[in-house]
Amino acid sequence: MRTAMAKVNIPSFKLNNGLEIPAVGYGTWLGLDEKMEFKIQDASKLVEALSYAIDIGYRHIDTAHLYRVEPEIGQVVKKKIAEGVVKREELFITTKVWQHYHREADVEISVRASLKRLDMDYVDLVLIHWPMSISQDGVDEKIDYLETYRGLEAVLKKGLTKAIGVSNFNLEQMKRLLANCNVVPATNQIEVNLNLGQKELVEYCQSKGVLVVGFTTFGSMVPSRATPDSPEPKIDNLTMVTIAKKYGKAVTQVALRYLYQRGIATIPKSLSKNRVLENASIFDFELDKEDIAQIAKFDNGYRTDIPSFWQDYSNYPFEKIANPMQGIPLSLREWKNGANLDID
Ligand SMILES: NC(=O)C1=CN([C@@H]2O[C@H](COP(=O)(O)OP(=O)(O)OC[C@H]3O[C@@H](n4cnc5c(N)ncnc54)[C@H](OP(=O)(O)O)[C@@H]3O)[C@@H](O)[C@H]2O)C=CC1
Ligand SMILES: O=C1CO[C@H](CO)[C@@H](O)[C@@H]1O
Repeated sequence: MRTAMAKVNIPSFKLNNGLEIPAVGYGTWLGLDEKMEFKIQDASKLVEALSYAIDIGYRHIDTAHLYRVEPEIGQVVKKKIAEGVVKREELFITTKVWQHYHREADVEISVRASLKRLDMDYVDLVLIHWPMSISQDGVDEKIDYLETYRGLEAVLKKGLTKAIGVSNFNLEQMKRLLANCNVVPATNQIEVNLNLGQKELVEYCQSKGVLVVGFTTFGSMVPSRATPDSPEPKIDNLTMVTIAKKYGKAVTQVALRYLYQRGIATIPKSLSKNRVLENASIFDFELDKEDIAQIAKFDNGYRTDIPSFWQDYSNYPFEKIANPMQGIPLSLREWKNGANLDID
């Protein structure tokens, strides 16, 4: 007898243009290997895990030119549509414009190239990946992100995407953008997790109708990211384990649920089917006030994803650190040089 496939029912948040975005989506950054090369060898695992994610009910796929997996995503989506599992209009596809394509006219070139790789007529959301603009050979191009955003507004007008937004913008950058744009960004995609609560930025975005989408939402909690120096909570943290047990959930599910209750959409990445299922199974319990207060105490401003090798570039959004290479995992140290991206 065949066992029925698990299904998850993922609710949505409403964007400021009326579109709905699932509260949990599927992240597709595969990371870098020890040689600082993109882990493209994992693309077949991604195909399998993403196919499963769509089968069980994921509808938001978060990707980027940078991730080099748009062709694989396009293939999976095409197959799932052909199998009758999903219709294109039921999916929400996000991609991002990389730093080499920040001139107004280059934005459309970048988006059209993403569409070609994805084999789609439109995406649902395009983001400026980072506020800095950097040439292929690593030069700080100093292009104002307001120019890049005008490029996105043009792309929206042409129907290549249904919504536009930004990523990794800090509070001042959001304020300046909102004071100078014609279309309010639908989202700001930022790192947010139990250590990095981003209270002020999240509240500002939410007060202006900009949905916060959180990335690296497990922070350094998961074994693959934890280092001896990274702060609590790790996955075996007693407070978190006690809270998780109370709801019959995993610590990682509590972390995602906490963000959901803050009105933040998430895009956890996993290549393991069990974890893909687990990460979306967070809508059948509610954290109470006491637990929320306990969890909030872990917010200490610790950032997991610090590309400090860019910290001297114009519009770098985070605080500079004294030794830019300190604390950067080996696999990220040379990432800056490995990030060069051609259009094809
Ligand atoms: N806009 C931006 O600049 C950025 C955007 N992103 C986007 O956000 C997505 C998510 O962020 P990411 O940095 O990948 O980090 P996540 O916080 O999603 O963590 C991913 C890691 O956690 C592991 N993991 C996933 N689920 C579980 C679980 N339930 N229990 C234990 N371990 C788990 C994964 O391993 P395994 O695969 O083995 O399960 C993987 O190593 C990215 O894939 C990307 O789409 C990410 C960074 C920056
Ligand atoms: O999107 C991304 C994927 O992860 C990288 C490293 O953690 C980020 O810096 C990048 O912006």
